[in-house]
Amino acid sequence: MAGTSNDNLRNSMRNSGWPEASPATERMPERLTERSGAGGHAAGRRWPTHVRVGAALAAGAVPVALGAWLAPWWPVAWGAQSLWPTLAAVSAGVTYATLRKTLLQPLSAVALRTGLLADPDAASASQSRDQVALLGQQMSQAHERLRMLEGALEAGHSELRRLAMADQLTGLPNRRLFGELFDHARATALRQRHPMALLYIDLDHFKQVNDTLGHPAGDELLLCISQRLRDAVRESDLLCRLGGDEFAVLLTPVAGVELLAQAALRLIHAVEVPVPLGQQGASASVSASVGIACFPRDGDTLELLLQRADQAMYQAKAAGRSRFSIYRPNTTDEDTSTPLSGDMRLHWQPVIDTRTGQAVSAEALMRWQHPREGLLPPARFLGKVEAAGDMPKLGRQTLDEACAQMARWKASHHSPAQVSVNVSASQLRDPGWAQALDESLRKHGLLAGELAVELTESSLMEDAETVMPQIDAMHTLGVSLMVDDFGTGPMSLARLQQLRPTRLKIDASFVQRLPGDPRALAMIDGIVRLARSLDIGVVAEGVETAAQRDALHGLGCHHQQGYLFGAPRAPLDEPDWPVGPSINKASNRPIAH
Ligand SMILES: Nc1nc2c(ncn2[C@@H]2O[C@H](COP(=O)(O)OP(=O)(O)OP(=O)(O)O)[C@@H](O)[C@H]2O)c(=O)[nH]1
Repeated sequence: MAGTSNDNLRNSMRNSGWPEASPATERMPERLTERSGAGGHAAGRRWPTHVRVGAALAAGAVPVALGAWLAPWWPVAWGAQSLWPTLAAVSAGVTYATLRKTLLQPLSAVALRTGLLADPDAASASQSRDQVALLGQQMSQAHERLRMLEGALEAGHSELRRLAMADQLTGLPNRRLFGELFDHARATALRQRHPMALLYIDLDHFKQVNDTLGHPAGDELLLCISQRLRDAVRESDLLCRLGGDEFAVLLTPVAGVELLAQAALRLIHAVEVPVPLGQQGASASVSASVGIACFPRDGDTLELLLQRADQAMYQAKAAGRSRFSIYRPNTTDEDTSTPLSGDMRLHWQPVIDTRTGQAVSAEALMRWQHPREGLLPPARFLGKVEAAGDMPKLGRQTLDEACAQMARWKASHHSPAQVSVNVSASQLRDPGWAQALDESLRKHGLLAGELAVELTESSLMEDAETVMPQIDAMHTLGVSLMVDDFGTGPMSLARLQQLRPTRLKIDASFVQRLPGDPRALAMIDGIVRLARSLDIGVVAEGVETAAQRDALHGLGCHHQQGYLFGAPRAPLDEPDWPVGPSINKASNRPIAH
């Protein structure tokens, strides 16, 4: 009988969903039922087992639990016997109060409830047991419901958190989550000592999409572009929508500026593919401008990096959009140094004939070794030189150094067929410019055909009365004329004919869209055909991938320049690019003297 009561109690505890009993609680009912022998017959009446168990718990658990609770104190108490009664009394009081609240009251409630259920006059013992089991089941169900409610609450909570952290339209992390993710990435970058790059992406003229096709179409386009951006970055990179038509990518880690440029171009190309909209076969195209700031060089916090990448993005927009720009700190106003008082040097970048793999010419690019900021490209200092009116002087200095380098290469039999120098509109305003050209060629013993001058479309369109006589003088000397950044300026075909350039340099912004953009392909195809019909050579600049090279080659543009073939670099006595036949020979044009 005692065994059955114990089993019932254990079963109902188990059924109730309470934790499996510990050895101590397992033992407790046995002790309790032993003691319940007298108590169970109180008032000459034998109570049902569960009532006796409840009462026994109330009566008998106290000394047992008290003994267990006080066990650790015995040695201390024996050591100070005079304190023992006080200690025991206090301990007993505390223990009883605790047990009463946590164990006895709930158990008494169960006992009372089971007692009521098991009316001894009406129900048999087995009915009582069934009712106890039912009560246990109900408690278990209530417990299960509570657990489900807790689960639902937790799920709701995390959904709320996700919604607060995600962009509603695209599901991408929003700026807030991006901030948290950035903190983790930053900690890893510092620990592993690797740099990161933040790319700020802003769609170009996105407002027009909303204005012409409607806001829902704009949303559809944003959603599609967000997916493309996600596909264009690695798993380890972080992408977020900053808001509106602005996104940010954190590239981590970044292995060099070339890979950084490739990543930026991949994102730009991903945006440019036309987006199908709606059911009617309509589509829309947008481009993106990207600004880049690097961690830790340009900033240590997300705010600073975003601010600087944003600045760079505006530079990309100002330079014609659909391109990327890397943040460069501005020189401070107090900085009074100029390139003429500093160290000016030339770096060289080859133009390759893709049919032979050999360099046919090399372009001289100015670099200024700034006393504090290191080696700076022309965009960082030419404005200052122009403002100071020093451009003619710097131009002559550059021209002379380019001719000197070509002479050195010729002497060591490692020269390309031609070198080119960039000339600005203000240099053309220098009345002594054509004479300076002639003097440099003579001084270094060069043939006129070994030198080319690169002028942008916009410089050539300035003030025809000043420009044309200089160009004519140059032609008379036999120096080649190249039109730089062709396709981006205002030059008319009439002016093109008048200028009689030797070559057109197709602007990098067209090349960067290859091979995926059919409009860029069509544009380059048109330029190549036009140039060929006018007997003008063509060079593509900004070639960075093999796919771009092959697409250009397929269009008949074989002279190419870009990081794929070599970055601008300081001159070597024996350049490591393979030197081939004369560019004029390759394009079947005689060298003029
Ligand atoms: N469809 C849609 N449009 C949005 C959303 N959020 C912002 N815009 C619009 O996006 C446009 C962003 O325009 P801007 O970046 O200022 O200008 P833009 O036309 O892209 O011009 P540039 O950035 O100078 O090239 C604004 O017209 C906003 O109203 C959006 O969630 N959905």
